[in-house]
Amino acid sequence: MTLRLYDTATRSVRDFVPKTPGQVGIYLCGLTVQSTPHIGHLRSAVNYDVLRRWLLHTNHEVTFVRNVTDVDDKILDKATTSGRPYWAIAYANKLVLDANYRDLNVIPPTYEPLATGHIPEMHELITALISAGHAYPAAGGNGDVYFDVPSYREYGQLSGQNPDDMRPPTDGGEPDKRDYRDFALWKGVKADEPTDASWPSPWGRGRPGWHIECSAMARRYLGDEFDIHGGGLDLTFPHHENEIAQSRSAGLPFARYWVHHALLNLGEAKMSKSLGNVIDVAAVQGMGIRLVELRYYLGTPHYRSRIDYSDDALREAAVAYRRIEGFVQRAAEIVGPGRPKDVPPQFAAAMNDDLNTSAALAVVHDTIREGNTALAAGEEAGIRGALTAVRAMLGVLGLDPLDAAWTGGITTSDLKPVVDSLVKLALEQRAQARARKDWSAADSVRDQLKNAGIQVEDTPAGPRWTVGEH
Ligand SMILES: Nc1ncnc2c1ncn2[C@@H]1O[C@H](COP(=O)(O)OP(=O)(O)OP(=O)(O)O)[C@@H](O)[C@H]1O
Ligand SMILES: [Zn+2]
Repeated sequence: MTLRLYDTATRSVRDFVPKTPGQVGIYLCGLTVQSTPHIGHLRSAVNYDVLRRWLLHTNHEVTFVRNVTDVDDKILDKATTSGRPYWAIAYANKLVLDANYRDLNVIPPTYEPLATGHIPEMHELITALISAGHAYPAAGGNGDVYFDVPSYREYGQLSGQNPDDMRPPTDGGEPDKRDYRDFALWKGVKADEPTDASWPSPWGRGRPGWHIECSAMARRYLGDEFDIHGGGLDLTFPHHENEIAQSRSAGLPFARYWVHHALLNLGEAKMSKSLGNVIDVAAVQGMGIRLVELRYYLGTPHYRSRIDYSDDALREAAVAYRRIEGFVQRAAEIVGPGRPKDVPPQFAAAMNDDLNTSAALAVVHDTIREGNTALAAGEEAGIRGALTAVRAMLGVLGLDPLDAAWTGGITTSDLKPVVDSLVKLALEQRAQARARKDWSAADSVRDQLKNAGIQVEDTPAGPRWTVGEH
């Protein structure tokens, strides 16, 4: 059974066949760190993390590259208005981004290139494009270099646009361009821009255009041809169209599959720093939602379905996750955490079907139903089977409640014997207090346990404790 993925370039679901069997190279457009991330950006990270985890689960070696754009117009505007260096702004935002990725259990990329660390690779590509007649330095001598769009006949194919239908800008456009569709590969430094944000080049001091960064960094880490290029649907045009035009015109085959995830909207529009309609991780935590629950909310709808953000839907997702978590914890208390390995075939079929996470989640729920029946009947083999299958499936989704990422490295089963003996001690004191008819001391022990979040239930086999309200 092979993975099938929707490829934007062919507008069809295709069998995914990696260039080298068993090895997959992926490039994902990362953030421009002009400000701290919002949960739309994190959807991108989580969707791609699920693809990566599924490839890993199905025994592929994955080289995963996600860049950071650490210099651009918006970062420079912030530098100018705040009086801080552009790199201080970029780095501070990147630190928050790193923490968010970690908090959402996103596996770190194999490589995470910064645009400013790859200027020579960009120069090499631009030089090749100029020699091949696909790019030209601006006639005005301002240091800009443009890609010559009409020179690339396939322009528009990825996004399904006819270049002839692209209208010229009404404000007259930029006079140095030969064609209004041309875009900048290199931007000559301007008088009012911070001087530390420009690099020497054969065309004068300047900085890279956004599109050339990704073509150069993908090539540096994944080679001239690689398997999957991704990003949000919003990047299809112009960013990815331009990346293809640059790389193909330089004679590189470039990406074999284009996988785009849908956006997370707030109100009528894409959640966006520029529009200001943003919610970040701190705001979500302020609502009493845990990060694992946020990941469930972002990662379980199909990656090609738009998410229309609402507080209620986020809260519902949290409740749904708590139910799943409750089963895992109850089952693990009885049979131990087990060793999650194989996923049920129906789950695999759903994931292979263009990562159909909602169908995959239905298999998680079915398995929990069976597990609950086994719990009610006290059938340990049934409990164990359901638990390991559920944990394996949740692991693929990055949502296993017993994963050290969510337990802070300490699992319930690690703590159980410790808490067991402490609770036992407290219950002995309660029994002794009762024996000497000291009711207030007995009640006090019970209340203190309750305040510590420990619920005690008297069962024929003796008292059983559970932590929390789940
Ligand atoms: N609301 C969103 N929902 C899903 N993905 C998003 C959203 N906003 C940005 N992304 C994705 O995050 C990645 C990094 O985006 P980038 O830094 O270019 O953001 P952006 O589009 O400039 O965001 P903003 O408009 O908030 O400034 C891209 O793959 C982009 O498609
Ligand atoms: Zn990119």
